[in-house]
Amino acid sequence: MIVGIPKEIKNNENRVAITPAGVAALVQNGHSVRVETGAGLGSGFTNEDYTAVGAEIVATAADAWAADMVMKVKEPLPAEYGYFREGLILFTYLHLAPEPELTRELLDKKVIAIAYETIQLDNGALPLLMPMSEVAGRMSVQIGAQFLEKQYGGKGVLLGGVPGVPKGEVVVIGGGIVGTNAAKMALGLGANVTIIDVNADRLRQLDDLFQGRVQTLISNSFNIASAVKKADLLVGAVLIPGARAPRLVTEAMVKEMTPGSVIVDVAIDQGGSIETIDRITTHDNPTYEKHGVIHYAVANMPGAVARTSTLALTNVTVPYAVQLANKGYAQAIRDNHALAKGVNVIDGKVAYKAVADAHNLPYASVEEVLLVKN
Ligand SMILES: NC(=O)C1=CN([C@@H]2O[C@H](COP(=O)(O)OP(=O)(O)OC[C@H]3O[C@@H](n4cnc5c(N)ncnc54)[C@H](O)[C@@H]3O)[C@@H](O)[C@H]2O)C=CC1
Ligand SMILES: CC(=O)C(=O)O
Repeated sequence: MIVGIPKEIKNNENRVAITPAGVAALVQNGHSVRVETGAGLGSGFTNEDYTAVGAEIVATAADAWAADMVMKVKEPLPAEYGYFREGLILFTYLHLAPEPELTRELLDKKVIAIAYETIQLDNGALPLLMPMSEVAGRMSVQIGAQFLEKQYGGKGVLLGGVPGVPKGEVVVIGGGIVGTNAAKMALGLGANVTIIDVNADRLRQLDDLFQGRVQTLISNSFNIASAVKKADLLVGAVLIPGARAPRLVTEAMVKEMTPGSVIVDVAIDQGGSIETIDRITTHDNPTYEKHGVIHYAVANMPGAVARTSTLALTNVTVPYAVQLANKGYAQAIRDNHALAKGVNVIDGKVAYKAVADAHNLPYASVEEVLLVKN
């Protein structure tokens, strides 16, 4: 199989979908890898690093997209839709629930679109989302701490406080991978930390993990309103896999926050969990202010720490890419239940229920689609 690796084109997206180690794994399995020139530079990999392990460097994005399978990091942008064609395997983050136009393009062109973020193990874990959630969770607190500084428009609060002065209040909504990593960083800085989750068992685990050093709260609008009101830094970290993020923090709640507080809505890639977040921001222009509160809504946070992120992401994506390349998508999906859950669009049908529901489109299970094809 020919595997294509285009250069990422999203604002400040410095990650790349494959490292030289990943190329070596595919080449050892008999596949060809075409890497767009310069695709790895943002993560510290030169063209020569790739050719040394058997990749072909191609001059244009079109050359990289003219492959049997394209591996990317971020969802395709409109400038890339023209490369879609029937039978192309697209393996990348997709986040289709808030993206009707992209969903329609993938359906119309009959792309086999496999989303990293919905590949799911039987225990519920999302192994291809997890490393980027670890990165973004950790970043959320360092970013929030920075924007709390006066020169960035913040209220001038040091999250750890100092002896004799109250600590900063960090409130995290969603106690999964992002939330846990945000809490670790916030505790490390010495802040007071509250984690809100809808899953009481998860709150028990967090209470054990942090040995009672975090305040856990069950998710309901009363608890969210009272926690948000006192937050210096609010981190949005909820997820219902594949679905649009639930809007848990209302505009009225944001109005109750003190001026100069900061919201980092990590869940923006699934549409955002805060009512006053009405746009996706970029690393170039990451914040805007509403009701005196700084809003940060960058959908590709890990792109800023690209070396770490590319290594962490490709550690987990490449083994699945090798399965897809070795067996072809149909057999790979039949053999691997977790991979099957990654299929969002196939043969012009939406094969992920939460995505179909988000767009009011009919749903067909991947098993049904593959059965018809046989
Ligand atoms: N902006 C960015 O650059 C990045 C964004 N993300 C996004 O961050 C979000 C969170 O990801 P993970 O932590 O990996 O997900 P996760 O599945 O590990 O955790 C989500 C948590 O949200 C909780 N939750 C669901 N509904 C809730 C509700 N109504 N109230 C309170 N909690 C609720 C779940 O019980 C779960 O514990 C996802 O949208 C993910 O795609 C991840 C990495 C980078
Ligand atoms: C998960 C995601 O959206 C990212 O890493 O950019």
